Amino acid sequence: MTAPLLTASALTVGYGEGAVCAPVSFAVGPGDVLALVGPNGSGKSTVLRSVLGLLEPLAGSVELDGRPVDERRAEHRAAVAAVLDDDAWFPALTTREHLLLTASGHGVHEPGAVVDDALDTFGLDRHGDAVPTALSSGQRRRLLLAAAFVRPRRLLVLDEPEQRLDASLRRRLADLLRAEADTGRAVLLATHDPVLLEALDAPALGLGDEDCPTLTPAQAVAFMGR
Ligand SMILES: Nc1ncnc2c1ncn2[C@@H]1O[C@H](COP(=O)(O)OP(=O)(O)OP(=O)(O)O)[C@@H](O)[C@H]1O
Repeated sequence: MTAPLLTASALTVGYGEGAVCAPVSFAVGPGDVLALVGPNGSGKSTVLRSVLGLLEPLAGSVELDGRPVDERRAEHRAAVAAVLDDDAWFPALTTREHLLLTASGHGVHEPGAVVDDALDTFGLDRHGDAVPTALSSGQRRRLLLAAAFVRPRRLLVLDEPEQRLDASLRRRLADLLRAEADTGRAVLLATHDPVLLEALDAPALGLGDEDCPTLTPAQAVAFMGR
């Protein structure tokens, strides 16, 4: 069995005044996709923030390669690509410049070719010279996703990647995430999209107050509809 890349054990998360959901335990290894599902406010983003080392757990642990996560470590930054809820970009850089900066900063060989590929994949090829304020909100979301795909990564963490994407890219998202897993990467995502979940055919963790069950894809879709 392949050693897990990311392991959460009785991970309890919150913002200082008690947990936002029951403790979660899971492991994600190379080739795995795991979805976090649950209603608004059930704790998906909070779990992802703790997994990324951005929020100290209230209890339990989360480890990357067997060591407590620490986003300041170079090994962590080299391994983990994440797209959260926040819109973060440099206002004076074009789409292409953003992606080149990200790829080059992470030491990608021939970043120009990688960036061209990502612009094409995310339907931004006609917007390579636009600054973020000249993009639509969905195009800016595409830019943030593309930035995760132009850098080296062993674990991809996405918070509701379907947000603001049109139907066409939503459909392609499942293929992109499956391809991640097929190339030996791990994917952890939070989602509200049953279509994406079904297309991914991946297990899920249902976040709740009492417990957080591991769900099959079909159970996860039912859980989302509760
Ligand atoms: N910065 C914060 N400080 C205090 N409480 C917060 C903070 N961010 C979120 N919360 C609270 O934590 C709980 C879980 O929020 P979280 O964003 O993790 O939920 P979620 O499952 O991602 O929701 P959604 O589906 O709406 O994105 C909510 O009750 C929310 O009000």
